[in-house]
Amino acid sequence: MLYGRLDDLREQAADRLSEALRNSGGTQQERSQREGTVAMYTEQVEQFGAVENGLCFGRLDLDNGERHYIGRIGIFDHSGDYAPLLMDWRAPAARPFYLATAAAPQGVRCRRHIRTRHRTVTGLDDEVLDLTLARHTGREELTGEAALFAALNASRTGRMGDIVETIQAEQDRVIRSDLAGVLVVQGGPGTGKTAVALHRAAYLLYTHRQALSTRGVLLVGPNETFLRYISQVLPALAETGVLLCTPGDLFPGVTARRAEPAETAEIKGRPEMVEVLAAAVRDRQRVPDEPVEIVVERDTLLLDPQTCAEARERVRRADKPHNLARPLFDLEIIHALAQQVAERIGADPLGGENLLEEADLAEIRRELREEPEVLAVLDWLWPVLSPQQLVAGLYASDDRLATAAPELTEEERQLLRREPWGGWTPADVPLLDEAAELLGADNRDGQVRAEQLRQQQIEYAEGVLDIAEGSRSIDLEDEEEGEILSVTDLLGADTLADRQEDGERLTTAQRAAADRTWAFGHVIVDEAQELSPMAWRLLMRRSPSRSMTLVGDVAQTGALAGASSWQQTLEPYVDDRWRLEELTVSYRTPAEIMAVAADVLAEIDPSLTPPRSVRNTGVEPWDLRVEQAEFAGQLIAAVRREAAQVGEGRVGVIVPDGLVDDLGRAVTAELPEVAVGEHAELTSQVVLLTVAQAKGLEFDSVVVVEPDRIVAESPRGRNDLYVALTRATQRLGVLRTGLGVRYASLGVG
Ligand SMILES: Nc1ncnc2c1ncn2[C@@H]1O[C@H](COP(=O)(O)OP(=O)(O)OP(=O)(O)O)[C@@H](O)[C@H]1O
Repeated sequence: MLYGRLDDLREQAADRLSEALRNSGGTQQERSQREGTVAMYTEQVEQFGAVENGLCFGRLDLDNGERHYIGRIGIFDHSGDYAPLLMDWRAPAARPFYLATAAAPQGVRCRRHIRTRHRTVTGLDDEVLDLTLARHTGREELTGEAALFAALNASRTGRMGDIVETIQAEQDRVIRSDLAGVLVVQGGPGTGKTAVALHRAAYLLYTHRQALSTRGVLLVGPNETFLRYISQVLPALAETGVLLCTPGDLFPGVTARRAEPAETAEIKGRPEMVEVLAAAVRDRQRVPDEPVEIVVERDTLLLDPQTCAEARERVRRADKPHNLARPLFDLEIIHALAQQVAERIGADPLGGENLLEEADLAEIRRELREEPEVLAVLDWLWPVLSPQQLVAGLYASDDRLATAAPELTEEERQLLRREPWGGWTPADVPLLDEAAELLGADNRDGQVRAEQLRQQQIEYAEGVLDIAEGSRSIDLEDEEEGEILSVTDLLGADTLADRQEDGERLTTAQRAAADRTWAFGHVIVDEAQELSPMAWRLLMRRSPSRSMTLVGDVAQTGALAGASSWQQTLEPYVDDRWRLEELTVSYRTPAEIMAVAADVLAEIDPSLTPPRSVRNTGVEPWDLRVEQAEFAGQLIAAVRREAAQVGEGRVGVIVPDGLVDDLGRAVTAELPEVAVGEHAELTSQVVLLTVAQAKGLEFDSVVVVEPDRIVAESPRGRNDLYVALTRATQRLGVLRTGLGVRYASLGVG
């Protein structure tokens, strides 16, 4: 019955989408309305497709005899009195499904978890919320224990799934926390921070649709691999209006993927870079050492350093961004040059007042303003700059670096030194953003942006056409070929993109992605501990309302410029007006593995406590020491063993940065199916990656290679090892050469 309704709804939305796409012409307003309709039905068709699996997963039997079915979306009975057939998990009335316990049943008599495969029910778990009947398991704080353990013990697929069926009470509190203000979610590895952040996005969009649909939600994750890992969670939650970005994507027009030493990134992340950039801008506002000669119509005018210095001083006092102040500087210099011309041609031979009138002077100024020589000098004295020109120009010159960053040591300046080609790094992005603030709007990149927008429109249009095509009724596909024209026969992506050339008709996420000054309705940051002070400045600009959810773990900070305290990080922006929620239970990491990680955590900071594991697997981690000469062979053997152990599941091999190329080559020579490299496909059965790439991910089995080297590679190496050791859901192994650091729980030392 529910799936019947879902089919009806999907068919209806697809028909309306096709109809809207077939129409063309009309007034600007009609076209605009039509594009709005297309966007709405596109989203609906996507949503109805995304909730197909596990549409209904729960039932609440209430004390008053009512019965509610809980599912991924809300569905009403259109044939009768619009009675609710399925309640959206985000609706307030669905909340007892996640919170009710035998001790506090909230009017619930029985909670049922329903497992389905495709459209068939494959299992039911009933929990009777009655203290006298309840089994005492010692884990009474868990809701839907059987369903939860089934989810946790399932093989990993390389893509994160949603947890709507088994959200736990402490997670539910975070997901449904108020929209306003800054919420920090601190939790150890595997406590569900990422899952909670994504479900919170879905919840907020559902609950505050009006407020958020126009401003959008920004979700920042640590890298592209991670974004791919989580990419299916939101569509499966029937929410598509969230912009997913890495910190390297936050400056429109730039995709920062270049690598650089951690020490360089650390310098770029320091708050002192604000002053360095401001000084770099001032450095581009020149005063010549000698008078500058300007030849205008065979006449030579002289611009002396003092005139330039005074003009610069007056313009600086106006306190405008550099590019916006340029017209003021032009006025000053042109005025001075016009005075010179006037003195020459308007001087009274009898020594009286200048013979030129104000109108003559105005004409002289107008002519000077069009003189190429004058323009060239103005461009040299006060050049209009793009953020890219300013930052690249700074890195490319020892002199500019020395002038702008006298507080840095020579060695630190050399770390910043770089030729102006080869692309941007993620740590450059906040500097570009800061530069854009200091410089003010420069529309010369408008063309680039227009082209990017058009590209996005084409991609969007292709998506719409795919959806329209994919949702064509089966009956239609059975008709004889050629007899029925589909929307895609009538309309190409190019034409559809042309129809929405006006920015008004882009989706909120697309418009936000192209606009540096966009103010998001809510900003969510995952692995927030990794962001530098400069990156926080950028994000705070994107969130003037300070409605934010920041999830992370200060014990896992790998970046040298990253956070070690939330208070310190947030103080400059919200003082102490932020709220903290802590997640304390690790759903990913079994107790046997957490014991190993706990030793490393104690070395990071003895006052930190690891999260409590929700389960044991009975499988102890292994620790193998081998000779250097046989290392690669032993690693390959270990990978084979682990792959056989996990069957359908996934194996992650986490290696030190310095070994990733060599070991990647050695392993793939024997096992070509192993995925390696920056864009390693996570759905492969075995993936070999560095700690930075593994951040936020998980595998059924993990082999950590040369832990001592991981520790030695960075001042935050212990944090990195902690991250590496906590990626496994079932099995952990450590392979090393030396004796090195020993951990009691590995049975060594
Ligand atoms: N309530 C839940 N029901 C089922 N699975 C859950 C639940 N909470 C968390 N998980 C699972 O536990 C695993 C860890 O979750 P997640 O990646 O969100 O943790 P995390 O806190 O972000 O970890 P890390 O800090 O290590 O990146 C995921 O597979 C997630 O689906």
